[in-house]
Amino acid sequence: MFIQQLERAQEKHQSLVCVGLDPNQAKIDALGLGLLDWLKQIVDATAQHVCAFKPQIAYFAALKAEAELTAIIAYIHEKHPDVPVILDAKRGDIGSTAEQYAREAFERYQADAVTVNPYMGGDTLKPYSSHAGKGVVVLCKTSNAGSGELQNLTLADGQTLFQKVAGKAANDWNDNRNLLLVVGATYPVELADIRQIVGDMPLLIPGIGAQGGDVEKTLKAGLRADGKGLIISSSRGIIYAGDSAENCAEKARQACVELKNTINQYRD
Ligand SMILES: O=c1ccn([C@@H]2O[C@H](COP(=O)(O)O)[C@@H](O)[C@H]2O)c(=O)[nH]1
Repeated sequence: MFIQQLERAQEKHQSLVCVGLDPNQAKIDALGLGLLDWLKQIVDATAQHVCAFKPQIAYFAALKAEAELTAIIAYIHEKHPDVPVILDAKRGDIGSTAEQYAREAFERYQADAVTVNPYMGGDTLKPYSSHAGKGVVVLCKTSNAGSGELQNLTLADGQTLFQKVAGKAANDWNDNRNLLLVVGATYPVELADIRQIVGDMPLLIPGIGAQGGDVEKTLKAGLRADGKGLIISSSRGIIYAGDSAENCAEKARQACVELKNTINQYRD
């Protein structure tokens, strides 16, 4: 089960950090490294300090690097089997097509969890959540500046759209107890609200690092009483901390450890 695997990794590595794998060809070329070599170096340098890895599929697809995506997920499973992989794909479509997206994530890429868009309704989430051992991470309140344009709209019953998504995820869509939510670190007030609505449900939190989310506010708003319940993701702030083939892995490790330690200050 993804959520148990995640919490075991959080316990073992004493970390809520998730490293996002968002390969940018120009930056990797500047290091003089091949894509898969660079990915392996970043993974090996940070694996002991994370609770998950999160490759973003668009970065790989844009580079026609699906083979490297397959290879790095297989590599993580082989070399770091205690660290689950969340495929950030943000898929959403009618059920019959969603079944194919679920097969893509869980069978083709062997991801442990996938991000999905709930905009088309609960029936479109079932093809993912019916894979009972896998995690389904539903967009709720995203980190981008324009997220409020739709997600903060007030509905006829007085709830905002993101509150409605949180309530449905907690109460209506979670038959297999394998749903999680995405909530941006850039919105700590909304994060506290969502935590009240969903109880103990784990939350994936992008927006720390390059997007400027505040660690202390995030932890105060979203941490569970047991010191878990959050997966705090950073991509650019960690994977591009270095600037040469020689230092990129060590600098990524240092940035990852620094984030882990900063987070852990607020978990005691
Ligand atoms: O609301 C969201 C949902 C997903 N993301 C993804 O997370 C990373 C963020 O990268 P950083 O370099 O740490 O800013 C990226 O893959 C996004 O697609 C998000 O940012 N916000």
